[in-house]
Amino acid sequence: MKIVVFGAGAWGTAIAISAALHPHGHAVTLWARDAAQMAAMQAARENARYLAGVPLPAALQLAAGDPAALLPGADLVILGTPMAALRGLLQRLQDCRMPLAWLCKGFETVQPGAAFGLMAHEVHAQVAPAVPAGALSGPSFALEVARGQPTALVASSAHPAVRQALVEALHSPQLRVYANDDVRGVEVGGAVKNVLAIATGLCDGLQLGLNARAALITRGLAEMTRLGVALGARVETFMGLSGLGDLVLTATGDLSRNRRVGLLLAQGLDAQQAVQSLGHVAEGVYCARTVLARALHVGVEMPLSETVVALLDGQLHAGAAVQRLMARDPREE
Ligand SMILES: NC(=O)c1ccc[n+]([C@@H]2O[C@H](COP(=O)([O-])OP(=O)(O)OC[C@H]3O[C@@H](n4cnc5c(N)ncnc54)[C@H](O)[C@@H]3O)[C@@H](O)[C@H]2O)c1
Ligand SMILES: O=P(O)(O)OC[C@H](O)CO
Repeated sequence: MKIVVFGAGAWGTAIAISAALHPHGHAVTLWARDAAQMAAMQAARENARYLAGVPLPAALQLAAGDPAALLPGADLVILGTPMAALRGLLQRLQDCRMPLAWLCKGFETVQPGAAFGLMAHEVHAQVAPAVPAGALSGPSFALEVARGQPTALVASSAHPAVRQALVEALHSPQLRVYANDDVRGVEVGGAVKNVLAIATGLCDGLQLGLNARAALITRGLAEMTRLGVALGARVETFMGLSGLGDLVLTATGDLSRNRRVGLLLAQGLDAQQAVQSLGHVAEGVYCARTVLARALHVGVEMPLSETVVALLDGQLHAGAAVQRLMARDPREE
């Protein structure tokens, strides 16, 4: 297959490496918006800024410039940029008629005139509905995928051809790719787990213990599922890789940027300082407010996400956030 990956951050680069090393011998091109970054990667054959220490396979092509120029002849297009860049990139690629998948996990911030922020598939329906598209998600730290460590992903789309293209492109002895058609469920899971990982990072940073962390993960899964079902997703999706699987990974794995934000908040940094010290995107910080607004819109209670928003907005300090959660009224599980 001929595969083009747009976005040369950690995850776009890891997926491009994985596809380039695939036993079927795909022809893979990785694109970055920054020509200087691409030139540096070309010279070093490494993405030193986002994925240091992992060599780029010799067969992986690097490109910059007009993204639409890379479309002719492609069999699969993968968008590896953060959520904030999705709308702009889809607009530039709206003539694409081959399968396309985004890797971003989040909700878009509210656009001017809109009542609430959108999920990726809703942005796609607005700006590029003729492009057959979907999401690639699941529990996956870029560094582990780039190193070829075993990982399982979910290829989610309403279009069988998109699911099939992702499986053909990426399923390998190192990477299992499961097909799924509940895009809403997959995208709610991918966005909300980032918000919850901030909460578990905080909990661990404050050394509240393993009981507290297990409680946060379990109650977090319940609130993620409530929101998803209210938005039209299937309950069982939240028990799978893109729900429980990604929540457990991100909430407990120290490679998670969102979890690290929580750890930094526990040290007394504010949200802006925490994000600056990371140097990578932490989608939970950007989408927590949107997730909460969307939940309010459909009448779903999300006390953990609400507490994370109050923390990020500086309305609560770390200790008070814990007290607020413990002070909730008793209820049925
Ligand atoms: N890193 C991971 O382990 C991982 C795993 C699964 C999913 N994701 C998701 O993938 C998405 C990207 O994450 P990442 O880890 O690669 O981020 P990153 O911080 O490593 O890199 C972000 C990349 O996007 C580029 N970018 C930013 N705005 C852009 C724009 N407007 N147009 C084009 N490029 C732009 C940056 O230059 C950079 O190359 C996020 O939504 C993240 O949640 C990441
Ligand atoms: O580093 P994070 O917190 O963005 O998480 C990365 C992936 O989404 C884990 O599946």
